[in-house]
Amino acid sequence: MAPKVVRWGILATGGIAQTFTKDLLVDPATRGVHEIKHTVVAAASSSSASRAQEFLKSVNAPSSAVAYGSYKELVQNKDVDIVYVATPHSHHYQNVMLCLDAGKNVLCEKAFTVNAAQAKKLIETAREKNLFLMEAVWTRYFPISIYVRDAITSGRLGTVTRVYSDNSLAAEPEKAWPGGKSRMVAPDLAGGALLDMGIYSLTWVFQTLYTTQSPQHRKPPRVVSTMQRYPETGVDEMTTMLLTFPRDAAAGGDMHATATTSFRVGNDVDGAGTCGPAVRIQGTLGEMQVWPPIYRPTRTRLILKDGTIEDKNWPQPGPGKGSGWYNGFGGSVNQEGEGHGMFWEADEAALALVEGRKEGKFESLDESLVIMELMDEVRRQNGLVYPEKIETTDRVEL
Ligand SMILES: NC(=O)C1=CN([C@@H]2O[C@H](COP(=O)(O)OP(=O)(O)OC[C@H]3O[C@@H](n4cnc5c(N)ncnc54)[C@H](OP(=O)(O)O)[C@@H]3O)[C@@H](O)[C@H]2O)C=CC1
Ligand SMILES: O=C1OC[C@@H](O)[C@H](O)[C@H]1O
Repeated sequence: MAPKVVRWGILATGGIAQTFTKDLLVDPATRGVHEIKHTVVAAASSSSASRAQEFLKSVNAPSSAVAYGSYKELVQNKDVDIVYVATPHSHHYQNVMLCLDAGKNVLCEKAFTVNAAQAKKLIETAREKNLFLMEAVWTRYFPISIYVRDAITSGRLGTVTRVYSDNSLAAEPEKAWPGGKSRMVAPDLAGGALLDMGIYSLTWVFQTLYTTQSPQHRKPPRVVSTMQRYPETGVDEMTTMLLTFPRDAAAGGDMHATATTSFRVGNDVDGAGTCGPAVRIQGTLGEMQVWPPIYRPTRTRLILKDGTIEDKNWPQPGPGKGSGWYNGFGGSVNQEGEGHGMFWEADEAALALVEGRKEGKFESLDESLVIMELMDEVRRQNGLVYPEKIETTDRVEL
């Protein structure tokens, strides 16, 4: 059967929008996906149509793609099947609501929203309108994540009981984001380590200790946490969370996790993995290790008590020549011929549309909500509040 073509609209033209769209236009057949193809029919910039036009050119979009100077125009385009929302997290709630109101399916960048109340409202609205909605936690859709989850559900690790997970940058924030205006540290843009980087530490904890449980056995964790503030803007620059996932004694008892994140110190100081793994998943039969960066990991090691050591590398497939490794600092270049890896989540969203599913396969909307609730609680424990205009569930212009 001929692949079904899914038509994307791109909302915002910043760093990740560019990386995502380049990946989107890599032929899915190059990674063994034959049911769907992607095309870009429109892009919008909040600043000008010419910026959107430049964006479309820079990603090599089809010449028929339309450039808009406002997000409102984009969501009115009848040819758009699904919108990819790539604004800062402060804006996700308002932008996704705009799409849903216009009847559009949505793939929204992480962190899903600023708080759980916003996420809940988006989920309710998508369900009422029977639209597809997914948080774009791209890592969950990688083959490496599927392999790690399978090692758990198949019992290879025994009863999994503890996870350590860190996603940190080892940067100098004052030099990386001078003036405090960057979305990484600006309160108005929901800056801070927890929402930007900590979400990946939590992703590895959740996809190993929560997603792998059968839905009727999944229980939200308790959390105790501490935060250090970034002096210049007051958002968190380091957050440490201790989590307890309740589990019946007969199934192995409670599971524990440590999830950490920092802008200033990290688990990959040389960017070459010399510090060792940044995720360790421990079961009664052994340990699975994942090397940083854990948002785009390419290396695992399985160590079992029976003496097994299984090392694996997970390069992203191509061709992705020039697709542009973007790391949140303005970008650098990925391995020649590799894609970035954002196409896996795009494939999942497109497949869901074709199959009539309304959620992503590897992170339900309920799970996204549980994670938002957890991050709310961590912020509550540490008194981190963002400006009301980005915490509200009212419809406002930002
Ligand atoms: N999955 C991943 O690996 C990554 C995900 N992200 C996520 O993607 C989102 C965007 O991040 P990133 O692309 O790095 O951000 P950028 O700052 O590079 O781009 C954000 C874009 O959003 C639009 N925008 C609208 N309003 C504002 C505003 N008030 N201030 C700033 N930008 C605004 C702009 O596009 P325009 O002018 O066209 O409207 C801007 O270019 C974040 O939520 C982040 O967490 C980021 C990096 C990596
Ligand atoms: O999602 C992300 O992944 C890569 C990071 O460098 C970036 O800051 C973050 O937004």
